[in-house]
Amino acid sequence: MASTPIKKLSKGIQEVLIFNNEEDVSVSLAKLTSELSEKYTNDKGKFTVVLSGGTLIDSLRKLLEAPYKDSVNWAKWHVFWVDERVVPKNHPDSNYKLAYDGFLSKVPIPSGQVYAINDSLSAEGAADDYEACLKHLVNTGVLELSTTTGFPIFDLMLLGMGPDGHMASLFPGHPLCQEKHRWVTYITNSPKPPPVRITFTFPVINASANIALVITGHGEAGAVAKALRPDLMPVEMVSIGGEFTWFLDKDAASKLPN
Ligand SMILES: O=C1O[C@H](COP(=O)(O)O)[C@@H](O)[C@H](O)[C@H]1O
Repeated sequence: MASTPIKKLSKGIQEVLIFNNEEDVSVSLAKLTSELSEKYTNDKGKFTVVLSGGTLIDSLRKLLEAPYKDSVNWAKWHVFWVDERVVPKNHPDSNYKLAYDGFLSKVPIPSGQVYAINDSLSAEGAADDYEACLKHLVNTGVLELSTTTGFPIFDLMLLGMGPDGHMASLFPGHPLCQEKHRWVTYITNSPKPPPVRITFTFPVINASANIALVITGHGEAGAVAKALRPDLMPVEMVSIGGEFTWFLDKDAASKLPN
């Protein structure tokens, strides 16, 4: 049974659907995912899906129930991770383990179409290896490149957001948020444990054909309000060709993050 949002907002080209509870989010997410699966499978013979870790995996549970469990063409799915902790695949912190235990082990996606990181490598090595894997999949026709940006296009990214506003392993204010060239990069000082991770970069996230950002619970409410605040303050609307410099004293700057 489909669930109806209690409210719809828009922020630029983004649509924001607000549901009564997490159960309704999960129902609606399953419907959207199965519809996109059918569309891409019919159009292109495959469906490339990117998972995150965290609470997202539990929110996918309705896909494991009727009618989706038997109607989705799981054999056409190719599964990737937007970020991964550089730990063994059987470690409790592994995003692969989370997804395998909670979702992937319960649906018949061919194991050769589930692209986990090489957990025997360093963070840098695992990021290089995962990027090479994606480039190989471009060569074999599983992934396509954007003709405008040259980055790979995934059909659907299923993403979450942490209470601090991080998505994938891209943390607010971290230099990795500015990466413009790499497809996959790594972090060894993640503010959220575990510290060593790999992550897709923003150009790859931005090249995605569809993104479902799934956020549930009170913990993320502050970050959601900040991300979706309706109006820019006038000072944020200034856009000049030359330099625009803010002069603040320490008191005025006291609520900025370090
Ligand atoms: O560390 C991570 O956190 C984010 C958010 O997780 P959530 O439990 O607050 O939903 C997750 O999207 C990311 O994949 C993961 O590595």
